[in-house]
Amino acid sequence: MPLVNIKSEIGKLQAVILHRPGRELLNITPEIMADLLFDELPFLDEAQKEHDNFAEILQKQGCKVYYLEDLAAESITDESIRQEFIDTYLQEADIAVPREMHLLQQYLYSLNNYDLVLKMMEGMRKNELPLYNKTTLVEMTEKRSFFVTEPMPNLYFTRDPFAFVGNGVSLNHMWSVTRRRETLFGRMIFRYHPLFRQENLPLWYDRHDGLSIEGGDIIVLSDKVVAVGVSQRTTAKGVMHLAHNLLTGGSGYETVLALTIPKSHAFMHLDTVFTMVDRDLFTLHPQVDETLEIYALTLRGKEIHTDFLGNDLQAVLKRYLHIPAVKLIREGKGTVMDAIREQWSDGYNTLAISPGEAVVYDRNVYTNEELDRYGVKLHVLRSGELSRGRGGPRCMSMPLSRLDLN
Ligand SMILES: NC(=[NH2+])NCCC[C@H](N)C(=O)O
Repeated sequence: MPLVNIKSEIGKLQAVILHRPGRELLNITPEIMADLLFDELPFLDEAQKEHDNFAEILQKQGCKVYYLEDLAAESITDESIRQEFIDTYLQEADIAVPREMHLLQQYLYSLNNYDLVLKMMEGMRKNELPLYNKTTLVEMTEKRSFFVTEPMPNLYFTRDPFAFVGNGVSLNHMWSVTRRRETLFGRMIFRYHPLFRQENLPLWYDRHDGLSIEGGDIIVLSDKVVAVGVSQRTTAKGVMHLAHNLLTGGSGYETVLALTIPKSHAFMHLDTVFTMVDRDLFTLHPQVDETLEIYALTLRGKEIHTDFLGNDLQAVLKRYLHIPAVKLIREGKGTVMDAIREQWSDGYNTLAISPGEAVVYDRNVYTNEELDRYGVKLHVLRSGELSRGRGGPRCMSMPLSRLDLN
């Protein structure tokens, strides 16, 4: 089987990319928290324990776990790659003072490959930089700015910066400034890592392409159909570009379904309100009805053709997945209010590890009861700290390979 093989959301999970939350979480401060897309400050030690537990659950099911930080460090196989990595990182690091840039560059060059990658992820505080002192007006007046370059605390949501579809990858252009730099790690890995170098992975999107698109919006429904959210994070233009590359690029995909969802922080990506759990079973948050419109993008001749399909998702899924009936988990036996509370902590963000078997957070009691009632085998993850970053098991994983469904 090829290294990259994602032709569904539910085929038995064979290999996945995770990132163990690191010291970047210690660089979130109340002042910059909103810009970093966090609502609270997580407790790192506990977040790491919960995350290790997540990795263990996957490994016990026979899934190979790759860590983003290891892959990125292993991609640096010679000095010119190391230079390219550091240079690109510095160009994108938004450093105001040239001298700071120079000191950071020297510091990064002194690190081994693994520490280099971790440091890039973690961000650099001014007081950590050897020889740092304040000499310019910017440095003297910005008393409360602690960083030479800011951290990337959302990296543990590996779902978003890139997304494997079929035998290729969408290397995304992210919506927020804070997350846009994350895709550099993907770029280095897909170009230079010994595992990927030979593969010549087709790129269905590139990090500097047009408008934003994020992996949380990309749901691989089958080997012919991909659903993509038009959301806070993913623009309609981004979907059109991805659709063009997928449908004309020999991916084997025939239809991209575009689903409009509310543009809000709570609903940032399609996978916060809609996931696939089994061949005929999906979660779907009730509030999605307020904005849902479904469009099908297909190829006619050389042009992408767009059809409006209405807003009956059940009917659309039946038709495109060729199944007689579709069950939707909409809310637990609590009220809609409980569904809203649990959606905020990613109750709907299930990660299927094989058909009818999913990883979920422990805190979403009502949603989990409902999944259980539908016969889903649940692997329940402690979620006190991980959930503070506003992402669940699906967001925290990027499947690299799944067994094909028969
Ligand atoms: N696929 C997802 N739903 N990812 C959740 C990402 C959460 C992250 N704090 C962000 O706002 O980007």
